[in-house]
Amino acid sequence: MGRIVLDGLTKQYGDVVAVDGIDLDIADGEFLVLLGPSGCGKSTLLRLIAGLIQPSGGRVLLDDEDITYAPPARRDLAMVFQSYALYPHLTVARNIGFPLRAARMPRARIRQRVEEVAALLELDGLLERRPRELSGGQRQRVAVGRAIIRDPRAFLMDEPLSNLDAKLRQATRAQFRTLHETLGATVVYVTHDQVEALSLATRIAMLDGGRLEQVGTPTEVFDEPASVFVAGFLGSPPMNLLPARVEGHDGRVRVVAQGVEVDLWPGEEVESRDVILGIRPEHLRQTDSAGPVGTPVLRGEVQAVENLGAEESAQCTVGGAIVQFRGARPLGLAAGQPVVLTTARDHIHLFDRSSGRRLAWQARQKQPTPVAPHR
Ligand SMILES: Nc1ncnc2c1ncn2[C@@H]1O[C@H](COP(=O)(O)OP(=O)(O)OP(=O)(O)O)[C@@H](O)[C@H]1O
Repeated sequence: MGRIVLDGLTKQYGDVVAVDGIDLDIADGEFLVLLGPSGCGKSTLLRLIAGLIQPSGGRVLLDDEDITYAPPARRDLAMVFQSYALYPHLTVARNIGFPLRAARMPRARIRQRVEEVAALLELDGLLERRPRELSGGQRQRVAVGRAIIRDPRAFLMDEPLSNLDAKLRQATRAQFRTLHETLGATVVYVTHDQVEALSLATRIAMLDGGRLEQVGTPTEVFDEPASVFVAGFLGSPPMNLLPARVEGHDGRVRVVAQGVEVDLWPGEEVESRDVILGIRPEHLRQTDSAGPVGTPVLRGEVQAVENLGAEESAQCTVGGAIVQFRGARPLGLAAGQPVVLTTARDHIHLFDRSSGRRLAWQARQKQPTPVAPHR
């Protein structure tokens, strides 16, 4: 078992609230990724769970046992660091077997466990080498092996791939995924890399300023971002976010801004409100006409076109805002050219301008209403 419950967990450093009243229930076997920009509190939160620092308030429960003030060694959690933290003078076998030697397990049994773990991580041929004789990826696997061999209730990983080059990152990511499926263990994983988060997580917890912005599956967080912050963090390039207004006139409720007209539904009965209109760059396409009633339209001018290999990305101005538009190469656009863009109504996101929170509108077809925040 390895269920971890965080209850109002808080960590303050003087005036800085690094972790601000986090409530989170991490189920046994979950791969939970803590995602957010630098300084949002990810590492502090992980270190609180590990017991490397003590909270200013709140509790940490492991399988219903309060471990808030238990020393790290008593928590039955294994931590994997970005820096690997291997013993340079010990062989791979002795590095992996270290926790079992510390626990005074019989030598033959340690050897057997080391061999099992090494086979799982494809390190079998490297057991007599020292860390300096290994590649970065192999060193990281040794660090993971040393964590696995303890058979802990959960793994805590702090940016474990960030010292690897892009190709190795991708390969190691795939190995981590397989490993999680094989072991079925709980993993809490810190990263600021959205690709890692989207590809590895069973759930993503998005942090901003020490608070949880959204917790959900990768699909939920990407397809229905709970706030402007989440929408602007995920995606490459991230979601276009344009200041606009919801208004009803001429028998239609629309989202309008300079150069923008997006039909929501027939009728005029709506309370006008300031919103942020969100559309992902990959959901825009060119059109040469306004199309049938209800087709969203963004009229602008191309500023620059960037070659991305298989695709191109065009930066356009729409009213006073910048809109990124991505599609298969060639887009057939050049700087200075007028452009009309459209999207499917399903791809329209609305956020309240003052709170930044998502507004639900598709399901209700009436007043856009705020989506309840995480807590
Ligand atoms: N020991 C400390 N003393 C004072 N402030 C700290 C300390 N550790 C962290 N902080 C502050 O707490 C906040 C959260 O830091 P934390 O390292 O958890 O962020 P992070 O999301 O892991 O960032 P990064 O991705 O850059 O590692 C930051 O404002 C940081 O400056």
